[in-house]
Amino acid sequence: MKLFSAKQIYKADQITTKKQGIAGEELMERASLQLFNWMHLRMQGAPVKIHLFCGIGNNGGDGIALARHLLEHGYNIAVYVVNYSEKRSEDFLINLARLKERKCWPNFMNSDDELPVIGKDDIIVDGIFGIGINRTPDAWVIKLIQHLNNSQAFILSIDIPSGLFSDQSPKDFDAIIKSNYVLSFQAPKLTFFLPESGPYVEQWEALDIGLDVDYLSSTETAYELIGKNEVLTVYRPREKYAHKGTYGHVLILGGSYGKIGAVCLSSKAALHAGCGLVTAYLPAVGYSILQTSLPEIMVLTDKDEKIITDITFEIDPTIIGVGMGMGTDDKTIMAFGSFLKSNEKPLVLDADAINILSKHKDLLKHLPKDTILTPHPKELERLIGKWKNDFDKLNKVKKFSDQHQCVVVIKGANTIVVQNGKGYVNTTGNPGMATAGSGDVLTGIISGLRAQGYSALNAAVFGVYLHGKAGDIAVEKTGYQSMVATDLISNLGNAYLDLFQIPEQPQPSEAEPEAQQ
Ligand SMILES: NC(=O)C1=CN([C@@H]2O[C@H](COP(=O)(O)OP(=O)(O)OC[C@H]3O[C@@H](n4cnc5c(N)ncnc54)[C@H](OP(=O)(O)O)[C@@H]3O)[C@@H](O)[C@H]2O)[C@@H](O)CC1
Ligand SMILES: [K+]
Repeated sequence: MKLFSAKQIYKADQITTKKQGIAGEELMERASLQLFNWMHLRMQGAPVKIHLFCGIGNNGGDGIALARHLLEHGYNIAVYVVNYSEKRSEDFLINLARLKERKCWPNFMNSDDELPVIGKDDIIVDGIFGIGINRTPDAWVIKLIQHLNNSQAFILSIDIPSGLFSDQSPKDFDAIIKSNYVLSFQAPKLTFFLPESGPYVEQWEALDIGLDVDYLSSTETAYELIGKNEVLTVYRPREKYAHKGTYGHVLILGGSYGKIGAVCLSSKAALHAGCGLVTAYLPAVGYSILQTSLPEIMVLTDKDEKIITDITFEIDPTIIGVGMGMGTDDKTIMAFGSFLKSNEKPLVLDADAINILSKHKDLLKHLPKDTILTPHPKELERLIGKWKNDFDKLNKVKKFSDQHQCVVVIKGANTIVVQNGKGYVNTTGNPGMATAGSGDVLTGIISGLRAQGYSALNAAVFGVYLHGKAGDIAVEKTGYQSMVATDLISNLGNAYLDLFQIPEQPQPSEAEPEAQQ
């Protein structure tokens, strides 16, 4: 799913009204009917108090129009106009007049001395600011926002939690609505998926308001949201007459004394991701461990007992995954450096391979094109330097990936894969996956996919998706706390099977009323 910028949404808005020959307020009417239908379907006329806080722009206009629909269906509403500016939008004013015609008089709020009482079982509709916010709100508006956040009432945000900027980081985190549910027009916003702003969106749903399909489908976005539909388009089915050579040979290179487990996890994950053969290359101490615990995997050892000191081998792998548990001993750094200078195979680099590159930036020029790097936040910081905020981080990563022609996997709650100036935001995964070895499993999966012929970008995007999905399936049995990295590998098969399970469609019952346009 494309993640449009605010600028692109405004453009879509313009093109839609022009092509469909409708006025802006008609689009607002569509939007507010979608909001109303969503609420009405769930509330079925329940007499819960609904407080609608509406700004003076189009986000507020949506809220005012929604208030009219709720009023006409007998809901118990209170409407507040958060009067932070005299520059009211035209469509806001049209809808305000329509509400007044129905004898509903909003409370106009101009300062914080009139904060309304809100019960914890009430519902708040947040239509204060939408994607048009462009500066930090006034102090009294921030106080109101905090008052709403502290109310314990359920907060439903229109389009975006008020105070969040769709394409940049907020400056004042006290000035953001902490939303329980966001109904976002046409598509969610990138900011919903970033570590700083994501916590303000507990759940979201996109509402189709009929923006021009040609514009939406032909417009390139800087970010895309990756779910099942997107990965199904890259999935490569198995061929009947294939043999294990068809699916490639992964070499997993890493490990050190006490960290042989990292290589075990990556190697096993690569095999479960579907590659034909896996060889592990590790210090001699790991030989028996690997051979005993993973009989399917071949083993090559360094001449050193405890660390990697020399990376030379006679096999011909399809792809090499390097760095898990490898350490950064001087001898290992030397070995990795000379390996990079002579290597021509595609690479997936993780952990200490990234740490070594961060300390020896001169080695970056030896990375083959389309190398995949999978740093966690600290490794990323060592590689690209500190960032000011999430958007700054994304820009820095894009620059790094362009400069070194590589794919960067920014690991996090919503892992983002970056290549060629574009970001792919993953939607699977859960907090149970923040556990030892989870990253080693990811590197193994991506390596296993790359070996099977997936492009670097597709291997990274699909690998991240499968890894998260395996975690989502595993958590049903383990719970968050007890999930361990091997649970991810055990559920990789289920993650593949899930790709072809058709989700149950909700059956609309006859009792479900829908407002008509
Ligand atoms: N195509 C779609 O998707 C559709 C979108 N629709 C809806 O429109 C919403 C966007 O509406 P919007 O452009 O009117 O902006 P909104 O967020 O209401 O802000 C209002 C104004 O406030 C101002 N302002 C900014 N920051 C400020 C601050 N800190 N303190 C004080 N003032 C501040 C700023 O004006 P300025 O003062 O800068 O001139 C701004 O213009 C969108 O989120 C969705 O809900 C639907 O109606 C249907 C179709
Ligand atoms: K809002």
